[in-house]
Amino acid sequence: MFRFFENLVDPYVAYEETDAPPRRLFSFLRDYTRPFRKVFVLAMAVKIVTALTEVGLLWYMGRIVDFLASEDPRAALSDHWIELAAAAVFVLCLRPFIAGLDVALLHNAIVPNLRTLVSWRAHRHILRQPVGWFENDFAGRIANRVMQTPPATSDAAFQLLDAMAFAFTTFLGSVALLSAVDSRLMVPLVLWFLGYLFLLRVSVARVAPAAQAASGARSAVTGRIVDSYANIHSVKLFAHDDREIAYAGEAIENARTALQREMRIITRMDIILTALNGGLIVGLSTLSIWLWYSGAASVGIVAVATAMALRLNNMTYWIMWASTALVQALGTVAEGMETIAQPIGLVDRLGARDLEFREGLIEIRGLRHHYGRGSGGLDAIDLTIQPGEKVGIVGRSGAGKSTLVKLLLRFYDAEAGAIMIDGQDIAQVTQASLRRQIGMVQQETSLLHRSVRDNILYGRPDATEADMIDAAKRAESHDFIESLRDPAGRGGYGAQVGERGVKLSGGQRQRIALARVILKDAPILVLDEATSALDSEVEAVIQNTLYGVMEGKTVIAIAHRLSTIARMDRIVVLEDGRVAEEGTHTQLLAMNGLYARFWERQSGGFIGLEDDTERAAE
Ligand SMILES: Nc1ncnc2c1ncn2[C@@H]1O[C@H](COP(=O)(O)OP(=O)(O)OP(=O)(O)O)[C@@H](O)[C@H]1O
Repeated sequence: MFRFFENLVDPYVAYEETDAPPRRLFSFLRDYTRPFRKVFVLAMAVKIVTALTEVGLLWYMGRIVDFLASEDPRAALSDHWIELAAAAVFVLCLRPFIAGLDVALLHNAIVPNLRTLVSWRAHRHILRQPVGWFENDFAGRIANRVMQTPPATSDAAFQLLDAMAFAFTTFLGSVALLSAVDSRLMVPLVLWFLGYLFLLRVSVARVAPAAQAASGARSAVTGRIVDSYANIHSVKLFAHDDREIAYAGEAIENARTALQREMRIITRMDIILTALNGGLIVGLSTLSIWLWYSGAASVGIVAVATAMALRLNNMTYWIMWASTALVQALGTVAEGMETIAQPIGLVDRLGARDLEFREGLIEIRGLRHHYGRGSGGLDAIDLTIQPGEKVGIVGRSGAGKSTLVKLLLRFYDAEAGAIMIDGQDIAQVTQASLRRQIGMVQQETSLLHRSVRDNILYGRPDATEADMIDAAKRAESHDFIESLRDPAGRGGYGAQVGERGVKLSGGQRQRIALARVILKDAPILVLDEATSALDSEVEAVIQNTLYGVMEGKTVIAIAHRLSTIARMDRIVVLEDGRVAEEGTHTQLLAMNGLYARFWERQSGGFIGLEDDTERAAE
């Protein structure tokens, strides 16, 4: 039976992905809940029937009181035993059936599927954001918003369909019931309802921003805490546990203050509501007793009116709680939308075609990128890299080497200028096709918390086991992989590497990353300090492998250790985001410029700190 309800909506149903999701709360919700429309209508209809059933029971209670009071006991029972039995059957069988349908629609069809749909779509949307977008926020905060928006969306739908629909129908039913007896009974009910609506309106208007602020403060807490955990090595290295605690403590305190503000509004609301309900109980009971006293109403009516006042009284707390929960949920969704509903920062152009790789000619024209700051980054770079050419890039720290590579990969759109591959502007082709043609090994290699096999296969998921092992062997990693064993007893290629590869040495991580790129076998190769984590013995072996891997490819290799790029066809020296010198190793030495100075300072070492010190003194 549950399966039927659980399968009423498919949360993974195909949908049109948009680059710019609606930025207004209700349009956003309408968009996400579109597949649920029919189920929502059904749930609403069943809820109305449920509420009417409850009002009907109240009415029937009044009827019982009336015939018990007006007839002698024997006659009352013999006259009414059939309807009493029917009422009993209704309460025992039909009412549980309707209530069952009601909760099954809400709990089994809507809540789990709506949560799943929102998580699924939100995560898909976020993953399409460019690298720069992630660099501008805490990973923890992004994750928190992706995690708290789905339950908040389903809570909002639940409260709307559950409490709101029920309350509204009950109120209308009560008005209808009392007006049928005596229209004067409607007066306290309508007055109370108007007061209640006013209170709800005022409270909701106050709770909404408070709830959004509280939710934002919670996300900030997660952001800070996750940042500490993610950088636990630095925290411990500098023995800054206390600072980190204080840093998180500040956000935790902000969250407390925000929650206190929200809770004060709720407490105030509760107190006013109790007073308002008191007015309803006293008003309705007094009026019905007066009507009975003046002969206009029966004892049954007094019983119904009083029971109704008590029932509405109980219900209002629930409704107030539900409306607060609804508003809190909407506040959380609104806060989540600050992340989830952001337009995709870097999209494929309309009608973009796949990059057609021919020979690997890279032309960089007037390339400028300052990360939106007006300075730093790259400044007017012109560079042509011939097909199959191997180019080394050197320069001081901050000269713009990594920026150049990030722009080549289109992690950012350049602020000015263009990069062409085989005559095609990379801004005009699809990002996926561009990145398929580029293999990259980075200085800071982070591996996924999966098995070694999965990490290497990331380069080419459809590769065979033999190809994968071959790539590992070429990257000098087969032997150490064979000896790996994780805490769960999985060994070799099946061993889990730990989050970001922390259970491996830096050199081992770099070799696995290299194997991944060897397996990918893309025609353009980017090496960003690809061997920086290796000891000199392994590096010598890997360098030979790398020269083999570079065969027939266009290569851009960034290095601080000049010995690793001295054999390149050409070396480009970057300085302050511009090309300062270029030529072969020998030509550059003969020029006696920047490169020659770097080389002189390096006895097999790095571009030294002294350069920066010297420069600062200039
Ligand atoms: N995401 C970013 N947002 C803003 N500025 C950035 C960003 N990344 C780099 N920069 C700035 O751009 C300039 C060039 O940085 P880049 O990382 O390209 O230098 P680099 O030559 O690769 O340095 P290194 O050798 O230290 O890796 C620096 O001034 C840096 O502060």
